[in-house]
This record gives sequence, C-alpha cells and structure tokens, in this order.
Amino acid sequence: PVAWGYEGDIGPCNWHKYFPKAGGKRQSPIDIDTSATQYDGSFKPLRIHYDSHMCSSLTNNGHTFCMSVNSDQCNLSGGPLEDKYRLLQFHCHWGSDDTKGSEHTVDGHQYAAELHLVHWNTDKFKSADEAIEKNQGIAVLTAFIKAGKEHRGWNHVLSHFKDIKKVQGTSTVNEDFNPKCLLPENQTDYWTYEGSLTTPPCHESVRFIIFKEVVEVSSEQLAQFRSLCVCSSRKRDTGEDEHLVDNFRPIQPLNGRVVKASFQ
Ligand SMILES: CCN[C@H]1CN(CCOCC)S(=O)(=O)c2sc(S(N)(=O)=O)cc21
Ligand SMILES: [Zn+2]
Repeated sequence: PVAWGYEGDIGPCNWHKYFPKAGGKRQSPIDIDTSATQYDGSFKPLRIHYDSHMCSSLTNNGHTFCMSVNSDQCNLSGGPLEDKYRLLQFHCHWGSDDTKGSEHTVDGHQYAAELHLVHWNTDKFKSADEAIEKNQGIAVLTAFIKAGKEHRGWNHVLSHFKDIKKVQGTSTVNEDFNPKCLLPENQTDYWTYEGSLTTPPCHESVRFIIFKEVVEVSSEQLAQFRSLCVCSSRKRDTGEDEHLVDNFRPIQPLNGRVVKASFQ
C-alpha cells in the first residue's frame, strides 16, 4: 500500500498522484458558508438507533484512533438518507492545539476536533468494502468538538488510549458504551452535502450529516487525543516519539455543490 500522511511529500497536496479520486469534483472536507446553505423542509427525522452491547475494538491505525463496531444493531436512516445504513466505525480528527483540528469549517471557523461516525448502506450493498467505493455507499454523522467542560462519555474511549499509544495497538472495548452519547443533544439541526472520504482513497461515496450544535470536551481530554503516536517504534535520531496531531485534510473546492440545512 502507498504511504500517505498530512505533511511533506506524502501530504494532502500530493495524494492525487497515487489516489486519483483525491483530485475529483466532490471532495471533502469543505467550508460551510451558512449564508449560502439551502433549507430543505422535505427531510424526515433522523433515526439513530445504536445498541450499547456492541463489543468493539479500538485501534491506532497511524492516521487516527478507530473504534470499529461489529453490531448489526447500530443503524442510521431518515433525514436526507433514502436507505438504511449500519455503523462501521467511528474516529476523530484533531490538531496540535485547541485552535485547529476539525476538517470541515463553518464560516471559516475551525474547531478543535471533529468526530466521524461512519455508516455503510446495507440496503444497496453487501459489504462495507463494496459500499465505500459507490455513490450513496457511506453516510458519516459528524460533530464538531471544542474545548470546554469535561465530557464523561469520552472517558470510556480515552481510558483505552494507553493500550493503543503505538500504531497497530488494539484494545477490546466490552463495557456498556453507546457511541450515541458522543453526539450533541440537538440532533434535528444539521447541514448535509455529498462529498468524499477525507482520507485516501478519497472515494466520492459519502453523504455528510454535520450537526450544528458543538460538543464540549475538556482541554485535558483533547490533550489525550494528542498522546497517540504515529509509529510503532521510537524515532531513530531524536529518540522522541512522533505524536499523531493535525490529522485533518485542508478544505476542498465546493464546485457548485449546495449544502442543505434541516433548519431555517
Ligand atoms: C485511514 C483510513 N480512513 C478511511 C478508512 N475507511 C476506508 C476503507 O474502509 C474499509 C471498509 S472508512 O470508510 O472507514 C473511512 S471513513 C473516512 S472519513 N474521514 O471520510 O470519515 C475515512 C476512512
Ligand atoms: Zn474522518
């Protein structure tokens, strides 16, 4: 597999050389210009049904932490979606400090981090591997994160981070944990548009659903995101660990796409 990252020669400006979709016309993330969004009154209520007995495993894949879920009871439908989608995994993007880290921006404002709950279309496709390449294959529920009061739900995830500090570390999460607790209270106000995976291979298969309400976590909790390392061994020369930070892709051209709003 081709190595890619967020800085230097393997950074986002060069992804298109090995991952041609990265140069496509409906790429993500984007800036949400709230003066140009269009209210769509036709959306049905979003239906987010997760069970909390889903056993899952947390991995550091060198690009983010990834909580993979293997429960067929975690489903998403309604809102702008025509089909039923199943939760595959969730992960985040964050910065080297609290002033940056989100992938999408709102009127040019970047948040400290961004949560992605990734779902695949089980009505149209037989596997996630198939769905990630197809239009309408993926739906990503997205919440912005800012520094503020401590978020107790996040501690269930962060308590496993010591096991995944190094790349390819994996930890099994068995306790009753429902990822719905990571979403904002208001789940009726969101923006939505058609985009892509924000990492290689950048398939243009994603419907983003981005909540307007921002979730607060403490600065100490954000610092724990930054405790993850990007490699499995110590850096050769300095002997220092290289920490996983600024794992967000720059915003991409809208190319005429319209961002819809579920609220006026
Ligand atoms: C580091 C690789 N990130 C990929 C991994 N997956 C692709 C391969 O899937 C195999 C079944 S994914 O579909 O889970 C996915 S969603 C997003 S994002 N940031 O746009 O929400 C990135 C990625
Ligand atoms: Zn993501």
